[in-house]
Amino acid sequence: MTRPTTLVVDELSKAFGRRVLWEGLSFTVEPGSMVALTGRSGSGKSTLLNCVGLLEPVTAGRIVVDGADLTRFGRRRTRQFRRDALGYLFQNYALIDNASIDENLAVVARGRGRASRRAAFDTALEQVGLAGRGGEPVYQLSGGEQQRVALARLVVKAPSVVLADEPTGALDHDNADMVVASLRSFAEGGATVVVATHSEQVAAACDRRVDLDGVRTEGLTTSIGA
Ligand SMILES: Nc1ncnc2c1ncn2[C@@H]1O[C@H](COP(=O)(O)OP(=O)(O)OP(=O)(O)O)[C@@H](O)[C@H]1O
Repeated sequence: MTRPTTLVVDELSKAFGRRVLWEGLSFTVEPGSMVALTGRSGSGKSTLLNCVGLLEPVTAGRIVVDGADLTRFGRRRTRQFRRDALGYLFQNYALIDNASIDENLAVVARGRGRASRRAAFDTALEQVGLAGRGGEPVYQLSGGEQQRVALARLVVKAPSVVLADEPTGALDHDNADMVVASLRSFAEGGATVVVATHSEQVAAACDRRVDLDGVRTEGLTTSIGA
């Protein structure tokens, strides 16, 4: 069970130079909730995920996770947050291509005993439809299979904040359903889940939407609860 986690985005603004993506964006994601970030291409969905994942600085505002403002974290707390709390499903999967599936899962399973690791890997691979394939090198897998390895890695990590960037992009309908079900099971375990997506299937499966189109000085305030 993941520690129940609340995410608050408070009056957040982001600009690249003079180009303002959004201003005064505020919303709260309660533990157990799944939120879809929607909006046209270029509206800043990936950028918002990158801000929450501490890969991109914000221009103004706060991002508060369980009472701590991430935007004020120094290097040590940033590293800890990424290592202990954050699960990020990137569009490019961020796998080690020339390593096996199991070796990729091992990256997030440091400190666990061999038997406990194996059990966790087997459960995760079963969940994503890759049972028994842990020894295969990642570079031999299809795009959709690689996406499912990235998901299995999150299942092993069991993060309390899950960020997913277009997580069903390379998948057929059944596998997209599997990804949505996995994201839902993170939420049911107490995590907050934020998914950037163009997919109506994915957005409809979330509890709420935050639409980034037209979030400007007039702001947007919404509360997203379980
Ligand atoms: N490091 C950067 N420097 C300057 N501009 C950037 C940078 N990163 C992103 N942008 C710009 O910010 C805008 C938002 O990009 P972002 O990828 O967040 O949009 P998105 O809503 O996720 O788009 P898509 O739906 O196409 O994936 C784009 O116009 C992009 O070119």
